[in-house]
Amino acid sequence: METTTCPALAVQGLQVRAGARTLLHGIDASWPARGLFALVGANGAGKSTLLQALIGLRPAHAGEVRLLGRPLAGWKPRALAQAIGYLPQQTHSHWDLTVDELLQLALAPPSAALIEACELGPLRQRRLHTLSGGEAARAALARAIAHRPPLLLADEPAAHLDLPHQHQLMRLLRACAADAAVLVVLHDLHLAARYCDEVTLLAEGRVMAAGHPDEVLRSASLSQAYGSAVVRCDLGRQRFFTAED
Ligand SMILES: Nc1ncnc2c1ncn2[C@@H]1O[C@H](COP(=O)(O)OP(=O)(O)OP(=O)(O)O)[C@@H](O)[C@H]1O
Repeated sequence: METTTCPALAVQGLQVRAGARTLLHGIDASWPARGLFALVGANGAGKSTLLQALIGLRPAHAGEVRLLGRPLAGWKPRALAQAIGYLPQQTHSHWDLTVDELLQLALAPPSAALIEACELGPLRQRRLHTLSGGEAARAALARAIAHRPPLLLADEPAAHLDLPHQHQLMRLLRACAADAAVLVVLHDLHLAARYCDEVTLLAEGRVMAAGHPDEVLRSASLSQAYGSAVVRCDLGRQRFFTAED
């Protein structure tokens, strides 16, 4: 496989439209085969659209997407499903399955270690509609990564999690990133700075900055991207962010 020499995920000149509106304006970006990579930016910047376009859930109107060195159009659906783990922003199930039944839909049986890492043991017989948002998010994550895909794309996986579970999630994603490219949409810039190898900052459907978190997550570029003053506070090795009044 070309995974060691090519980027695992790459887009060139990627343009996505919805009707007359252009959502992504010719994005050039790539991510290597291993590592944890954040996609950040204001609401509506195009983060979900980019994730969806990367795996073919949104058609590209121009440009190219390559996964593991191969153009997206050249992938057979089964091989694509095996290569990708995708955790969408909304993980509602149409059927009121139990957690165990949901996990049976995974492409491989989740390991005992994964069940434990996601704290799903006591929840296995529970129906999805009875779970809290955070519990449901952990079940959805276990399903998405059970087959250990080389590419994992997760859209705001920390959104429903309490503080300790957010950090537990990021450690789990870091563990996945030891042998996969993990691209994750985050609104919490502290999590991006603390756990991610690289950050891509999107603004109005364009890449405003990409690279090491310390370089990308600067007050000036964040304020420009979010359209309001963002202040970064460095406390030792940790970076915290807040919005100015
Ligand atoms: N089908 C559509 N028709 C028209 N506009 C759309 C469509 N889908 C998305 N958009 C618009 O495209 C822009 C980017 O949406 P996207 O969901 O990618 O943003 P996002 O960065 O993920 O935002 P958020 O942080 O709020 O989840 C938004 O302004 C959204 O309203």
